[in-house]
Formats: sequence, C-alpha cells, structure tokens
Amino acid sequence: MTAIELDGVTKRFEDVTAVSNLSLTVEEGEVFGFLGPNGAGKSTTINVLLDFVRPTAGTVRVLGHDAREESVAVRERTGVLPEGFDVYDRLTGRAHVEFAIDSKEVDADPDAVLERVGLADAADRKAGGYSKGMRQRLALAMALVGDPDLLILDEPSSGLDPAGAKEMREIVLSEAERGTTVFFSSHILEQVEAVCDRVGILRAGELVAVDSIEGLREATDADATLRVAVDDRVDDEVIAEIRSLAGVQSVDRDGDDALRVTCDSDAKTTVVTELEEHGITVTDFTTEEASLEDLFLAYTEDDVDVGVDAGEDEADGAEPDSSVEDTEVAR
Ligand SMILES: Nc1ncnc2c1ncn2[C@@H]1O[C@H](COP(=O)(O)OP(=O)(O)OP(=O)(O)O)[C@@H](O)[C@H]1O
Repeated sequence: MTAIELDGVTKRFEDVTAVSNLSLTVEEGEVFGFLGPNGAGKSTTINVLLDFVRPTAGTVRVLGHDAREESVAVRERTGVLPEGFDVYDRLTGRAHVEFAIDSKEVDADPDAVLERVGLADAADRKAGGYSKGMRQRLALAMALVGDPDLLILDEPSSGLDPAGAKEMREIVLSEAERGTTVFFSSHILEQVEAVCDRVGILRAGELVAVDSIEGLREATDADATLRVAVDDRVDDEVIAEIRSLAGVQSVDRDGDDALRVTCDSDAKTTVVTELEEHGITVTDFTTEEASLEDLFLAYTEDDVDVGVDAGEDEADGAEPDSSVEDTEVAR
C-alpha cells in the first residue's frame, strides 16, 4: 500500500510559494529522506500531511486516508517528532510519555516506550535536566506511542552529538524493521544516507529529484575522485597533460607515488591510459564516490548544471519516480 501520496500539491502563503506542484509517493515500509536547504518547503509539506496547513491546490492521501477529510484517522496512526520540540521542564520523562498516551487515547506502557529509546533509567527525572540528546529521544518516545504505522521525523538529529545521532539512526532502522514507514526530513546528509531507502530533494518548493542514493549518483554523474597509485614520481608536465584531458577537473599529488584526480566517471580510463602512455605503471587505483553532500549540492546550488532534471535520467538507467517526470530543475 502507499503510505503517502501527494499529487500536484501547491501551498502559497500570500506572495510566498512554499511548495509548488509537488507530486510524491512513499510506499509502506519505506524509509524516505526528505532533503532540502533551509526554506525549501520541507516543514510545510509535513504540515500538509498532518492537515496543520491546507494546500492551495492538490490532493494528499496518508495511509489511505484523505489528509484533509480524514485527518483524525491519519493522526491516530501517525507519530510525529516535530522540529524544535521542547520539553516541559518540570515534568518527568515518564509524565511526557503518559501525556502522549492520554492524548492519543491508546493503551501503552510508558516504561516500555522509554526503554525503546534508551531512557528507562531517566524515566523519573525531570525533563528540564535532560541533555539535548535525551530530549530528542524523549520526543521520539512520544512519537512512538501507540506503535504508529507512519513516523514523521522533522530534523530528528538536530543538536545531537555523533553518538546521539547514531542512536537515532538505530531507532529509525529498528522501527523500519517493524514495518513502520518513516518520513525523515533533514539536512544532515550522513543521517539520511545511513537510513533512507530513497530520498527526495526539494529546492525552492519544487521536487528536483527523487531516487535511491545510488540512482541519484548515476543520474548526476557527479564527479568521482580517483586515487591512482603509481610506481614512480609523475612529472609536472604529465600532470598538466592529465589536467587538460576532457572530463578531468583537478589533479593533485598524493605523496610521491600517487595522484588524486577528480573527474567524470567516463574519464577514469582515459586518465589511466594517459599515464601508461607516458611509461608510468599504475599499480592500483581506487574510486571514492561522490558523497550525498556532493549530490545535494549538485541538485540545489544555482550555478551547477546538474543536467538531470529528474525526467531526463532514464537513459542512465536510473528510475526516477514517475511523479517528477515533468519536474524541471529550478533556476
Ligand atoms: N506560516 C507561514 N507564513 C508565511 N510564510 C511561510 C509560512 N510557513 C512557511 N513559510 C515560508 O515558506 C517557505 C518554506 O518554509 P518551510 O518552513 O516549509 O521550509 P523548510 O524546508 O522546512 O525550512 P527549514 O529547513 O529552514 O526548516 C519559506 O520561504 C517560509 O518562509
């Protein structure tokens, strides 16, 4: 079943178009990363899913319900970790979870929920004394009350240290294993890369890409960094020649017996051939793929021609979501 279905959703706030003609489908059980720079429209989209904001145009279905007509049914089956959640300082962790249990009118054991997020030992402490990471975990515990079918996490890792962020990832993955659909908005890219099956990239209210991270990589043909180990020091003239090859962006020495070359994927073999033609033996080479951050920038920076409007990339074998076939990279 489809967990989230947005069709032609636009939301305008007076003269600001926060979301523009957004069509997106998230399948049940998927962990979907929703990426975009500040102001791209991520929170507005989440608010539309929960009927906190009404779209100017378009239709929204969540867990098979019309988000607008059946918002109560949607909220009953959805757990939300809102952006910028803050605790009630004088209430204990357990009291927070009890509050969520009462609000959702479900029958749940607060201690079991706190245990799931690693807060069992702090259940009786006032949340005002919790660290930032503990507060986020408490927010997640509240979202998990009632075993929702859909978890919406708006920037769940903000303010977390690496250990806290790792724990958050582990909880997300274990929820996904239970079959929960997770809609995960973030601009912390490693988080998204580590947990998401697919990502959608929003830019100025428009969905500019949606695919698996692997698919996005292929579609952007983002530059790869090649580390070429050689048997002897490469002359400056040879380095200059490699630098002038088509598709090569930069060449730097990496010690005396290796080069680091940034180039299009197609240019990799040319680089190796060129070195060998100069009598240099390539003893090894490794490719470091573009990070999600590179991909994100390729899709969201103004001056980069990604050349992949999500609809053009079928030729590369990437399968963009059909709903963005007409989406153009916003300029
Ligand atoms: N209630 C509102 N009234 C007027 N403009 C709004 C309102 N809510 C959002 N906007 C505008 O809509 C655009 C998208 O905002 P939104 O908060 O959805 O972005 P975001 O991607 O969640 O950003 P961030 O990563 O900074 O949280 C912004 O230009 C914002 O100023």
